Amino acid sequence: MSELCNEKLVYGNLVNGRWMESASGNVITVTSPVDGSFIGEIQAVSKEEVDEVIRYSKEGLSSWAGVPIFEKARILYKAAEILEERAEEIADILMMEIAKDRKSSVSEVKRTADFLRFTADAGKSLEGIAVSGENFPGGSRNKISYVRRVPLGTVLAISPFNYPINLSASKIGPALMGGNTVILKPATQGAISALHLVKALQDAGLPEGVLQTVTGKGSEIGDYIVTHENINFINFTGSTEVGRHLSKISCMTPLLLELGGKDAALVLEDADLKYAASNIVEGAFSYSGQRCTAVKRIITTDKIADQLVDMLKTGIEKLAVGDPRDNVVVTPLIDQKAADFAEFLIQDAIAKGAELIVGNKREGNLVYPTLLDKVTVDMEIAWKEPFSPILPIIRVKDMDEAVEIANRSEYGLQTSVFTKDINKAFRIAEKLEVGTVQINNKTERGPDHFPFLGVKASGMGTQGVKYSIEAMTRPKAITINLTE
Ligand SMILES: NC(=O)C1=CN([C@@H]2O[C@H](COP(=O)(O)OP(=O)(O)OC[C@H]3O[C@@H](n4cnc5c(N)ncnc54)[C@H](OP(=O)(O)O)[C@@H]3O)[C@@H](O)[C@H]2O)C=CC1
Ligand SMILES: O=C(O)[C@H](O)COP(=O)(O)O
Repeated sequence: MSELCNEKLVYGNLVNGRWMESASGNVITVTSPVDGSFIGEIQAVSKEEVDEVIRYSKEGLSSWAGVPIFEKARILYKAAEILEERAEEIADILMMEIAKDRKSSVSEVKRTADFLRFTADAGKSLEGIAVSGENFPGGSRNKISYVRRVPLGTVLAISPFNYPINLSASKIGPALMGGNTVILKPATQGAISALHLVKALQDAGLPEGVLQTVTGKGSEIGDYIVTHENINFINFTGSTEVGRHLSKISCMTPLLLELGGKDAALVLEDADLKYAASNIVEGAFSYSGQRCTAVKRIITTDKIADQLVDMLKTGIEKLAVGDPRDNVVVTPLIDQKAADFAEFLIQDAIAKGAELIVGNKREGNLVYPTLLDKVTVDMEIAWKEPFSPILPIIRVKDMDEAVEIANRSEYGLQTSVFTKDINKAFRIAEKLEVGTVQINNKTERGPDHFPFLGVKASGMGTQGVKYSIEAMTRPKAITINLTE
């Protein structure tokens, strides 16, 4: 197989510079969550093939680490250009493979091109430092340490279904600029989109063995790759359940984990309610709520709740729902299981007394945007990550209680605070147990050079261009001792 896929849309894996089918003959058929249509077939690699890929990665390491940084950057700039040229073609695949609406699909590809350029720039500005021994008591100017960052080795990048291009590139780009070789294990649903990203990087001139892929069900080959002795770093984005499992089995291999969330929007009584409502609707329902950073609960007080609910309802009723190829916001969920879970959360809340404002309608795996008011802490939707278009409102007596409920979640990704009083916003922000607090904006990851991290069950370590390069490199000190 010389190219990414053959005429029957059977996709290979990039192995040491060549697109290869698995010798086992095992493939996985990827169908569309939109209409069940055939998207393609991907390889289910065997353990022996995983060993082979890891061996090539190890072999490629010293030559890639030795490539000058400006040359590494040149390849990423070129890949960004290729991605932009192919944006429409790749967006078409994204739309059908993961049911992402057209506008968001195109924007994911273009955002990734920007990400690669910014990463190349950041990599170029990495500099070593020299530290003089004389700064520490008893030290001397004759002792000088030259400290620079060196690669960790082979990075295993594991990406989720919801941003197959961007969340693969956000691992691959910084790992490569840091001098590592990379093996990508994309989510099975989303793998075909991710392989197109890899093809763009290959076409940009990456040497053989520097970036390779392994496709196959995470539940079948995941543990084997993760525990392989020649994997030096694991960069994972996905569910807390899988993340916890990986952190248990990975032994001494360092990990970066970006996991689930239950981001809250705290709306204070002095907030610009119209702005907050429209901003929250966007944050909660874009890509049908299938974003780790989606607004997943509103916490507010009785005094403004009715007014806020009316505005939210108006915004939600305007959302276009349906086929991602049309100009819509809410599209079918990734699979029936996800829709079943959404339905369970809605029914559980209604049965326990939540007030249904809008939604609670389902056609197959298409779940209509749903707003639930008067949600209480005994309901599953108060705590579970729905990963679907459901927005619960929890009413509290004051902001102390709001902060307490926000912090009671097992997750700690982001929280929004809507208020016109910056002093109050700051004081509340200081109390929130999350990686990032957004003041007067929905929770969101971008722009992609900001630090992005979750605390508690939301993750471990920090992403974001410069932070990701740092996470996937380590300092190496060479100490010179002058004798005269
Ligand atoms: N904090 C953050 O930055 C983000 C977090 N997320 C979170 O991701 C979740 C949704 O993504 P989803 O794809 O469903 O997540 P999953 O955890 O189901 O899967 C993520 C990746 O892990 C793989 N995987 C599964 N089991 C193993 C294993 N034993 N060893 C190695 N890899 C494995 C999957 O492969 P396969 O597909 O083959 O099963 C996939 O590539 C949500 O919880 C969301 O909040 C999403 C985006 C951003
Ligand atoms: O997986 C996700 O949810 C993404 O990290 C979200 O990115 P965004 O908040 O910038 O859209």
